[in-house]
Amino acid sequence: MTDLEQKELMVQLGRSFYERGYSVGGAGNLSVRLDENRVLVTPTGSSLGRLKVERLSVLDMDGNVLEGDKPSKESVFHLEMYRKNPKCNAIVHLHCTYLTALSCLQGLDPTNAMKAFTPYYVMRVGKMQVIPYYRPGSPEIARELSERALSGKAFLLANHGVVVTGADLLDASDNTEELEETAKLFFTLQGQKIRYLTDDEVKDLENRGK
Ligand SMILES: O=C(O)[C@@H](O)C(=O)COP(=O)(O)O
Ligand SMILES: [Zn+2]
Repeated sequence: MTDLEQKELMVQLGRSFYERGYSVGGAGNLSVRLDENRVLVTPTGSSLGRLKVERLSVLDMDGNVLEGDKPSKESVFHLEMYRKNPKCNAIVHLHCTYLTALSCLQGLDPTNAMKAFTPYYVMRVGKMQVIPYYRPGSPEIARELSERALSGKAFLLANHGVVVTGADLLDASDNTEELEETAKLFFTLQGQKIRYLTDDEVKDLENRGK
């Protein structure tokens, strides 16, 4: 894809997230690798519903701004994940309602915030590790995500939101939507006896891949 096509896709996905209630106000940020030296990221403070192609930020891998407005304050963790994992080509960070509600619960399993009860959760993301709470934009979030960048596709930031990676922007968006839907089911099922997938059922799905 050309830079312009990536920018247009980012604007379109941001608007779609916003219109469907996945993001509100200025919360959340998106990024995609343009090539091995450059990353496209949403500007800080911008509403995902009102992104403009010409204002999107282009950064080099050291965080220098090459084009556009001042980048997201979370661009430090985005860049860190790209540096660490060559297979990560796009990142979605949202404060979507159900995943953020989940991120506020006490006693989450740090290795996997949601035990699997549907196959698609396993097929798309597998597990969702929990990053302890840090102030948004802090270097500690980047450090924690960097340490885990090779060991998962989805990370819950405690009391904050979710970070999801993908092979491209569409893949990262689809992974995020699947996760949010799973979290919605999780809360819908509260008070009911959930039949979780067994370890063998999870392994079978992991072995088959997507
Ligand atoms: O929660 C926050 O403040 C950030 O993580 C966020 O979601 C929006 O920050 P910017 O991308 O700098 O607007
Ligand atoms: Zn945030």
